[in-house]
Amino acid sequence: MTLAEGAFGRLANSRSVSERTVIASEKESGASAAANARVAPGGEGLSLAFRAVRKSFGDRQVLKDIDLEIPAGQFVAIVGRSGGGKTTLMRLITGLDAPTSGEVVIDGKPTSGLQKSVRLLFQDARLLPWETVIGNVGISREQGWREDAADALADVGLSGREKDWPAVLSGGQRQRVSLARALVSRPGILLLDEPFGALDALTRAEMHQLTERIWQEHGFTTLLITHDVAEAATLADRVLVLRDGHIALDLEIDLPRPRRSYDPAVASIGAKILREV
Ligand SMILES: Nc1ncnc2c1ncn2[C@@H]1O[C@H](COP(=O)(O)OP(=O)(O)OP(=O)(O)O)[C@@H](O)[C@H]1O
Repeated sequence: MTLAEGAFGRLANSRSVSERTVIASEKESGASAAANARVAPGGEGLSLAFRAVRKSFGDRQVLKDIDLEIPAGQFVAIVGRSGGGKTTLMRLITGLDAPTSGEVVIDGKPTSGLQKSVRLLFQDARLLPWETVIGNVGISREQGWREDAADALADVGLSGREKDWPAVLSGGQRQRVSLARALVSRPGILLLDEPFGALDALTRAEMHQLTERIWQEHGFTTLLITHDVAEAATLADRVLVLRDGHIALDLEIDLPRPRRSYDPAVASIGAKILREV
C-alpha cells in the first residue's frame, strides 16, 4: 500500500464531514487563486506565470494551453496521475526545456534558457559521492561558500556533519543536504519533485515540518509535486490538479498552520483533491 492509498483510506472514511468542513475556495480549469494568496514572510520569492503554455513531444501534447498566475511566496502543490505532465511543467520553469508555444514568466519577465533563481530537488538527493557534505552544499565554490554552506547545513539541522561523506547519511539526511544546497543559492523559486516519496513515514513528517519552516523563513515561491493528497493538503496554500494536460482543479487552502493530516478539515480537502485526480 502506498502512502497515497493510505491517505485514501483515511480520507474515504472522513467523507461524512467533508462537505461541512471544506473551507477552501475552488476555481475550475486554470482560473487563478492568486488574488487571495498568502505570501510567506521573508519576501524573497519570485512570482511565476504560465501564459498559454503548450508542450509537445513529437505528436504527443503533454501540456495544453496552461494559464497560471502564482504570486511570490506561495506554496503550491501539484497533483496528478503518473505521466500527466507534472515534471514537464517543472522543467519548463527551470529552463531545462522550452515550451512548444506560450511563455513562462518569472518576476514579470518572459524566460529563456536556464534560470539561476530556480532550484529543483528530486526524489533522490543526487549528491556527489566524492565530495563531503559541506563540499556538496557549497558546490559553486563562490567566495564565502564555506560559511554559507555551514549556515545552510545548520538551517536544515545538520551542523556537525560537514565532513561526512554522503554514503554514511540516511535518506532523510541526504535530502536535507540537497535542500541546504538549494538554500545557499537563495532561490526565488524552489521546485520539489516528489522529494519525500522514498522516505519512511516518520522521516517524511520531519521533512514536512522542516520544509514548511524553511519556506516560512526564506519566503521563496514553492512548487511541490506529490502523489500524496494528504501531503498536499497539509503543506500547500494552493493545490493544482493536472489532468490530460489541463489544470482540472485550482484549490486554495486557507487553513491555519501547522496543519495535521488527521485534522478533519485537512482530510476533507485531501478527499476533494483525490476525487479530482
Ligand atoms: N523528453 C521527453 N521525450 C518524450 N516524451 C517525454 C519526455 N519527457 C516527458 N515525456 C512524456 O511526457 C509525458 C508526461 O511526463 P512527465 O514526466 O511530465 O509526467 P509526470 O506527471 O511527472 O509523471 P510521474 O508522476 O510518473 O513522474 C509522459 O507521457 C512522458 O513519457
